[in-house]
Amino acid sequence: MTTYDTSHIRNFSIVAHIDHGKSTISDRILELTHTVEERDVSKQMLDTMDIEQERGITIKSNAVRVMYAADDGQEYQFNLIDTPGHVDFTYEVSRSLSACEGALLVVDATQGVEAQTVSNANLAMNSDLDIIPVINKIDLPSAHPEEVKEEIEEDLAIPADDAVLVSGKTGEGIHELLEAIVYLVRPPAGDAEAPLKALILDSYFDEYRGVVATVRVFDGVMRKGQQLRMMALGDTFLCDGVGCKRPLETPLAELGVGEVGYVVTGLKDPSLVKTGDTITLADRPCAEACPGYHEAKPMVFTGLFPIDNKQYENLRDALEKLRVNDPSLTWAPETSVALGFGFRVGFLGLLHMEVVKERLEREFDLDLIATSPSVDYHVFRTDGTMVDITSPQDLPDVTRIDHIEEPYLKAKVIVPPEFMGAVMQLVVEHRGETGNMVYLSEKSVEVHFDIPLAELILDFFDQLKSRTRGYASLDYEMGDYRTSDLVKLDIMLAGETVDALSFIVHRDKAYSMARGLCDKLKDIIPRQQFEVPIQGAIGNKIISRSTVRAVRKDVLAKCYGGDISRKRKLLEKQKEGKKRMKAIGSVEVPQEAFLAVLKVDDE
Ligand SMILES: Nc1nc2c(ncn2[C@@H]2O[C@H](COP(=O)(O)OP(=O)(O)OP(=O)(O)O)[C@@H](O)[C@H]2O)c(=O)[nH]1
Repeated sequence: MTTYDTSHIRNFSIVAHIDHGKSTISDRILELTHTVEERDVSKQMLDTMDIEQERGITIKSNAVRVMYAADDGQEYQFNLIDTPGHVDFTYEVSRSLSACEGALLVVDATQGVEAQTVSNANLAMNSDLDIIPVINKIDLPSAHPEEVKEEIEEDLAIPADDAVLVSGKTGEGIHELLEAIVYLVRPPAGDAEAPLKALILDSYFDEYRGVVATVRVFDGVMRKGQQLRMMALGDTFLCDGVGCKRPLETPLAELGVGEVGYVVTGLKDPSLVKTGDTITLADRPCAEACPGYHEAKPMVFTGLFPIDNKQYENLRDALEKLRVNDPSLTWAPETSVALGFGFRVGFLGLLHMEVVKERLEREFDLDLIATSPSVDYHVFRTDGTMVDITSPQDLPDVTRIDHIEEPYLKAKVIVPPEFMGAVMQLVVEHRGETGNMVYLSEKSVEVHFDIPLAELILDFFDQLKSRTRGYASLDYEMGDYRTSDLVKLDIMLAGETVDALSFIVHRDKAYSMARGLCDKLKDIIPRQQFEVPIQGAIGNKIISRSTVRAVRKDVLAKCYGGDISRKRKLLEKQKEGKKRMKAIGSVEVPQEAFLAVLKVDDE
């Protein structure tokens, strides 16, 4: 019987504002501990998804085990959990943190404390973690680590005397950081003799092995051959093996108390494995499940339609597969006259939506059209009943609507005082109501406000960033539902209403939005053989109009010399252009038309 001593285990996350250098520091840690050899550290080992590597952002959390031979002569097991930085993925951060005792809070020495530094530090403090401030990029001439230390103490109320100064680029200070982890992060507690209690942090589907779940063992031990049970969902399965990532999957005899690793469940149905659920022994369950996570609630909904309707079933399969490691994804079938069969999909935010769409297109080889994003409205009908709608097409006829309520957020922005005016103006322009203002220090003030979610998902975030030169940090939670004077704006192309272009807007903004959208669409929709009027309408009333003028599409006429290869090139170019188009009636409409509403400047 093995006795478990957890004193050599350290479980920690690395949290930071976007681009402050988490992934680079993780790579250096892997390198310095010889988890991977230097030549194998392909740029950013932990960002494994294509999109992550291309965009240089971390989307999914990732847990890697590292063995560290410390200066005290002992060998320590570090479980390092990389986390995403963008506000859309906050739920991933809190999920990772619940498996840790410590957090490295990385702050860029040239930028100082920023939006997500604040919110991630708060998440780490709420989870009662040992926090080590890490000031990165000290190799840069513009680094000012002493001021950054002061900011950490003033803005975050975290002591910064022990802050470790590092450069992820040159590797300077990484050794000191590894030592600091040994001394400043406490080892995990837990009862090795108690029945197994393991929290599911994440999972993915493998064709051969079924669902493979990343887990943190809080009590007991997990090994191959055990009969296990999912506590919330109730299903049992035979444990088909355990192991850890280094960073490739490495099988182990067992996962002991305090350890992080993976378990092969053999389950072929992804819906039986839920992130946040607790795994225990089937015949000797633990008394209480781990406190789960609060469910990530989708905030933004959009229609996703295959350009080729034959891909509908493939789209459904792809969504099923993605949900395994992205449990926040929800969907329901949707039909559009213009676009055919598709799904109404719920997302945590716009970046989440973009990432999912891109993954569907790349990993599953689908060509998709996304319609403009919407929120979840409560529509009260004249007969006294209420319906939830997330798609403008489902809005009942106006004569049957008594009133509509929309979701509001309770939001707060932290900015330097000189930007306070700009923030308040932005809030008012987006139908928000400002509330309290609290001075946190001389250099930062917290502005509270309530704002309709629908306004936030359009362009609020980008505008906030540009109007405060990137200094503002935004944080929000769901508030209440409030009655608003909302109308459905329809768009007609060549006299036909295109249902997939409709959206719900506040009456006061309907005219400027309609005008802006008609102008935008005029630029996006290519000239056709005939004239295409574009009209915006509320009910039967036309409120704006523009026209795409006709063109004679004889592109070959330009090739006087009869150069055949040039002709062929032109024809191919035309064909390529067509692939990304959808024929709506007789009009060819490119993909971006359906998201044009995001780009309309309605001021
Ligand atoms: N000069 C310098 N550049 C650094 C250092 N650390 C990271 N960088 C650069 O900063 C940029 C962002 O680094 P990442 O490691 O991708 O940042 P991240 O925090 O993981 O970003 P997300 O995953 O998007 O949240 C990259 O271009 C890095 O090359 C450093 O110590 N010095």
